[in-house]
Amino acid sequence: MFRHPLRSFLPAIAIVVSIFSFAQLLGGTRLRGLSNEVAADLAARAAAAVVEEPEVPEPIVKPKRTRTRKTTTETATAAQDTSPTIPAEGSVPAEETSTKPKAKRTRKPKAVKKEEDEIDASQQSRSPLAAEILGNLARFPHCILLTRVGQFYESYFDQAAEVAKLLNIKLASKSWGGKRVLMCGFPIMHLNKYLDILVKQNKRFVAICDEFMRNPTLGPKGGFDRRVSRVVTPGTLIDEPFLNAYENNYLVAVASPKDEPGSIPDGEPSSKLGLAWIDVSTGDFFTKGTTLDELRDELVRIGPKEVVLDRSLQPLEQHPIRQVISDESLFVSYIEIADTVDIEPPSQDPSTQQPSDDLISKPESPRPESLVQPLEASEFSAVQLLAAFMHAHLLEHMPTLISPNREVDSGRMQIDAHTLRALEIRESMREGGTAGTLLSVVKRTITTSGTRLLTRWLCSPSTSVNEINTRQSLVAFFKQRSHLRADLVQQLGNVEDTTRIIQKFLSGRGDASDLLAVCSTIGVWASITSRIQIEKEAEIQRREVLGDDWTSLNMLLTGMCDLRSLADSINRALVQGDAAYASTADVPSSGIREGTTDISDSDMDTLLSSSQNPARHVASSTRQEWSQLGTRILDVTTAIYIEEREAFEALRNQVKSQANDLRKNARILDELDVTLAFANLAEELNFCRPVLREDTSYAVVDGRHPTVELGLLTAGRTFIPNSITFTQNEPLHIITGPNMAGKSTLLRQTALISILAQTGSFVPADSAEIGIVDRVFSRIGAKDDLFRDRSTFMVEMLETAEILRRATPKSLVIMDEVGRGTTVDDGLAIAFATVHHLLSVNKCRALFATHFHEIADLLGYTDDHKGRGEFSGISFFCTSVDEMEDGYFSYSHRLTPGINRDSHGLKVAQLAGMPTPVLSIATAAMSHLKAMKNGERGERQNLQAIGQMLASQQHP
Ligand SMILES: Nc1ncnc2c1ncn2[C@@H]1O[C@H](COP(=O)(O)OP(=O)(O)OP(=O)(O)O)[C@@H](O)[C@H]1O
Repeated sequence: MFRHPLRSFLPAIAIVVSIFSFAQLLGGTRLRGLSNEVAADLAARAAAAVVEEPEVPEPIVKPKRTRTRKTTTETATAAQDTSPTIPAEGSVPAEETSTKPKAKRTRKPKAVKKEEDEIDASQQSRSPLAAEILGNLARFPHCILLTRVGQFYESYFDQAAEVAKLLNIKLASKSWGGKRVLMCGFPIMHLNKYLDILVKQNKRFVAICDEFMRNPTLGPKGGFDRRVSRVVTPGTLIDEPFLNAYENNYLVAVASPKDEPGSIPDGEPSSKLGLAWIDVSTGDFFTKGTTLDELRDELVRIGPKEVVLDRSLQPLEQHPIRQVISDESLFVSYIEIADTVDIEPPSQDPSTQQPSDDLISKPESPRPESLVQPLEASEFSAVQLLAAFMHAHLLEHMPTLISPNREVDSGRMQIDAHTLRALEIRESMREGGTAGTLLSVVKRTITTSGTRLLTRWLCSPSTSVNEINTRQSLVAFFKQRSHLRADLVQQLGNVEDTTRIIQKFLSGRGDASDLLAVCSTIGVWASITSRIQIEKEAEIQRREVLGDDWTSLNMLLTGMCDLRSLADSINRALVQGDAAYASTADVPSSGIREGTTDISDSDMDTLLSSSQNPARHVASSTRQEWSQLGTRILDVTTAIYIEEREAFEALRNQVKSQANDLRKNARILDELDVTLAFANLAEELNFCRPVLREDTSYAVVDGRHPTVELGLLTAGRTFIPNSITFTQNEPLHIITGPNMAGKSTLLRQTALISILAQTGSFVPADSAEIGIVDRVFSRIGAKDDLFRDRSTFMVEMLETAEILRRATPKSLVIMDEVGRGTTVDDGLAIAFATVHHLLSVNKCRALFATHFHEIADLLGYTDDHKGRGEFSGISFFCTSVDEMEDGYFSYSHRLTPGINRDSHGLKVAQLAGMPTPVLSIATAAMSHLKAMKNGERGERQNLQAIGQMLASQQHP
């Protein structure tokens, strides 16, 4: 830490100050059991009291002003064992969770209480705390207000009842201005625990009113002020310990392109909308232009913790934007841009751009000017809305907004909302957790920020062959060099979450331990680059020439900035191992406390008891001298503190000024982490490198489903691989087969392989050649949505309609059992029409699994397992059941050309333990039904004729 020459005397100084200031102020109250933090706080307050100036806020409740500070101490001490009936300003509120023993209530004689009430009444008009609280409640009417009073955060008036209930803490009351006022509170060290409950769990806004030194140059002597420095909302968390570091915590604004603030976007599906989203804790900031039609997909992909809309939408519950947000159960907030002055959009200067999400192929990031496209009007509105919300809530912790990363549809594969869920890319459908998801299977990243990047890539794969190839080259490079891979993975374990730390500095929060983290990470970056350099030199020595496969890594690393001088500055100022000391910008009252935390309880006790020991009791004149000495020492302490603070501030500014370079290096390391992870994955699970093309081909030989395969492996079973080939002339496959024979698995694996390939990963197959997919759509399984008056069949139809409207010739569609939720005739008719539309209108690659084997006849099924005439682009494949003579059977899971007209549903019923009488009746019924169908000779031929006739007709 800052090694000011006098710092080593601080413990002694603090002790002396504590003893002689406190002993007098507390009237000999014993401090036994006082925590360091409390003791240190009291030291600062007591120190302030020694030189108390007239503007120090007056007490509200206590009748005798001279006892105010003493009351603080008494009640704070009492926090260990009692809860006062009438808490005073700076006193212990009635926090006590159920785990704590019930506090004794000490009733005051009625006469005393009456007197207090009267005094309260007389003091009400000049009660600074009451005025502050009432003022803040009026300024932040939508928030729960937590006001710091000494070592506690307190809530007052009616709000206290709600807070006490939500936090399960005791509700008390105090007398203020002759009235009983409700109050509750908790010790400051529990703030994060309770913010988690209020903000994350209950989605409440919390305005935090902290204490700050009135004049930092005077230190605590100058007294303290209170002000709301931040409103914590679900989308504006900065470095709260309850944040999941492996996930982004996004705040997203949705706006219409209208220039006028407050204009209501029209409800047309094609109406343009702008999105701007930021993770306040990491600074990851993006914009995108979209349409109302695609809003749901975008929001589900981004997964925001909070959505910001213009206030004009608040009363319009039925507005389509509101509907999407409510359907997806997203938390929404409103703001008026007009309310907020001076909202500067982020700079368009490329030098202030944050690194793009695809550094390998664009190593010169920040992106060159030519690539920086101006924001659309709708995006600009969204940025304004987002900035307005951030200003209004982050207040003093508002970070500098750098230019956002602008997303464009053409650069990313679009995965619609249903598909993201159905393919379980990020979240599992069953428990909503991550077990069994694609992310959980492929995740080999070491760092938290690398994992966040991996998640973004998986949810938004690239559509640029160049970008994908560069990522794959890097994976191939590391796959071939296992020693280098292992060394780098080990070093990544020492990398701190730099983007998050930088953001702390940019929002005025970084402390000394964060400086140390920055410093050590710069060191790790240096050792990673030097390890790579060693590898390079060894290779040149061995082969006399550097392999072409170094190109991608060289490209990535050219973007690394040399930040050793920053590390040196930090190193010079800090001494490792003393990171507990932390300074803050505007010095909340905790600033000085931490400088005095060296006082141990036992030190205190020893010195206090020695001062109370009659044998060593100092004479009162000596006491006077010591007291003066204490005051002088305090002056020195303050001077030290101020110097340290200035030194710290200088370092902090240095980090801020190099924030862009730090951020860029961190992002490069994230990409290194992800590509190393892909290399490990390919090695461990035997994945192959796919070839990506700019066409609509798809040829995967012996592909596997990554998560099902892993599940089977752990159960000692083997996954049966299958091959799928789409060509331009045969883009659609119909899959039939028994229940439980692997149809859905095949559909999913086909989509997952293309997603993995376009993410830059290798894929679970023997070989793969894949034409770039612009959008993946799926219609797999469906749950009903009775809450929104939608039956299972309705949900199925909504999803199918969406796909048929939006799939393009470059899309990949997987559809499982469309039409199963209604009668066979209705279902078959819908399935047939859907296939026809996919083939003739969407013209996309599609896998269509069904139990309606009659569809094959409608599509003109021929002996070479293809459709006829209009349907010649359709190929038929099936799975089957291998039946043994002894009545046993097994699923082959192997895909073969053809059609399987037997669903073997009764076998699954038997496996599921259906009662024997039910099974025998079902078997008898089945044979009757088959006999009836066989009687209708010519049915198949009739269906074929109908199918061709329908396809050749013009339909509106
Ligand atoms: N290729 C495969 N190799 C080995 N086991 C497989 C394979 N495909 C699927 N399975 C196993 O079979 C189970 C059922 O697969 P799936 O759900 O894909 O069948 P389905 O044909 O879609 O069934 P249904 O028609 O009843 O929906 C899977 O959970 C998995 O355990």
